[in-house]
Amino acid sequence: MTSFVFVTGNANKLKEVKAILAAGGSDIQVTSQAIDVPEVQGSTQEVAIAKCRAAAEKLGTACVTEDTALCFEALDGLPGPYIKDFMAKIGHDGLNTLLDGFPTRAATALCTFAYSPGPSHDPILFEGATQGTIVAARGPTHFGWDPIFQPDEGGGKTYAEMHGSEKNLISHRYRALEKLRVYLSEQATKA
Ligand SMILES: O=c1nc[nH]c2c1ncn2[C@H]1C[C@H](O)[C@@H](COP(=O)(O)OP(=O)(O)OP(=O)(O)O)O1
Ligand SMILES: [Mg+2]
Repeated sequence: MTSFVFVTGNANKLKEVKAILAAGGSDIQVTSQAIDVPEVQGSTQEVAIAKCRAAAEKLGTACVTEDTALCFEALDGLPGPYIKDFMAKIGHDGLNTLLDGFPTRAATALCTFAYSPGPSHDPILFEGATQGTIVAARGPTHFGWDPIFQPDEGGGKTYAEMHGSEKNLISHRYRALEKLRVYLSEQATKA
């Protein structure tokens, strides 16, 4: 059996990670620790590596962190890893207004899991992406930008309008977590 410590302060992320693993019949056990680590600026990869490294140093053990970015095609990938601040300051309406006047409202939801084998090791990254469009908010508002992201594969629904099990089949998080799951199970068979 494989297990990992997921360092996150976000209860919705943890809930989805557990649901995705359970739906796939995985025996990976996830425990969580809400440790606050600095999130640097840079590419999504640089941000993910720095966060996981800092979490592993603080914890003193192997751990997993996750970063979610929302990348607008019209803005060359921004807000990207800074989406949390954008959401907090300008919200769903502001994110929509930001794109007014641009020829495309296409966006990519990008999830990056980082696995650190322990302090002083280099974290390994697992990325998953889902393409979609930024739309006026529709659906429940309990998880971040879910109401304004309409995935191309979602039958016209926003993430927020989908049942959790539906989102978890096509989401950026599902796709990245699947890669981490395969990696961890390969490591477990090697050991
Ligand atoms: O599937 C998602 N659907 C909608 N919104 C989402 C999703 N996943 C993350 N989000 C939001 C949370 C935060 O506003 C930002 C990512 O920032 P990010 O630093 O990765 O997350 P966080 O600080 O909440 O948790 P953590 O302690 O794991 O860093 O996008
Ligand atoms: Mg964060």
